[in-house]
Amino acid sequence: MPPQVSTDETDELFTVAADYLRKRLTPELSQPKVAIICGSGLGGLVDTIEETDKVEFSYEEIPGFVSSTVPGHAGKLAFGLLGKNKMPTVLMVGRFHFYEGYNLKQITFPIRIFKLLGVETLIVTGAAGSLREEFETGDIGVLSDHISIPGFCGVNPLSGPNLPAFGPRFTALSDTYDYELRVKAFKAAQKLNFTPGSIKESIYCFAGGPTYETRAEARFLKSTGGDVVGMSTVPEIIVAKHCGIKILGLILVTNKVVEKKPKSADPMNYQQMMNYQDQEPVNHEEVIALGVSKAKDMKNLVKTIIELI
Ligand SMILES: O=P(O)(O)O[C@H]1O[C@H](CO)[C@@H](O)[C@H]1O
Ligand code: HPA
Repeated sequence: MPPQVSTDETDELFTVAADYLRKRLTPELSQPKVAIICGSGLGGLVDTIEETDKVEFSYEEIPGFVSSTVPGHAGKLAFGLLGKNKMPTVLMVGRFHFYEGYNLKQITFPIRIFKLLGVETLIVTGAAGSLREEFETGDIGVLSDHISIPGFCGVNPLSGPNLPAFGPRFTALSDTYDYELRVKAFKAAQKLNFTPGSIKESIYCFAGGPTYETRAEARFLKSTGGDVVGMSTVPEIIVAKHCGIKILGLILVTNKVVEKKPKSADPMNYQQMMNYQDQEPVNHEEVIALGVSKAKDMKNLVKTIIELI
């Protein structure tokens, strides 16, 4: 497992990175109020900001940022004004994942930069597999809670020395997902005439990846009370909560998690027992394709929510 404790040098880098960006932006763009993280296949969210006032930085050029290595994650930070209310916004077009070999400090580094720049609200988007019959592919989940499987084993972005300048040693997560923002998400969906039931409150299970779940793991996750499962989102959310940023999580259900049980309990009925194999395995290309096909809905939703803020 990669080390999770950063060096002092990395901690100083928060200020260096924030200054680097501030110096290259107009005063209006250098104080974003909203940050958006674009999940797999959802990079098109960057089109919600006007081309005319967009300023972009590749992750490679920003001090302290690591690189995006996953297909469907472009690897750039975009600043601009979003929606009718011209909200100063920063978008992470592509996120970092634990399974890329990065430690949780590296993955969550941008969140504290956003805090230093003045961000008050974080909208995290992502792709996830559905653990429930009633969550269809293409549905959108508004996160109401999460279960961090790595967290149970001590894998937490707040492990190691606390940074009191950002928040306390011990952080309560019981009210992580802002109620008012969740209400705004549903109001926005109603305004956009989304099919009733296609947007639902959801509990996100964070699994480390990069392997998708075995059938037994899927059944276990379902039994924990989770609705959807993905390999990201939670580390960024924990760090945002630690430093007092309001959080909205929006998840696109890109696939159903494979978990079918045998159709017959009769051990002599081989044909029915073999039905255990009747679902196709999930793959990342399918995840991205679904994201791209629903990009317009996600874009409209995020834009309308921001207009309600
Ligand atoms: O959470 P995002 O990055 O949106 O993507 C999800 O899709 C990828 C797997 O297909 C994993 O990265 C998983 O977390
Ligand atoms: N499992 C885990 N992460 C995912 C999935 C899945 O089925 N789909 C998209 N991200």
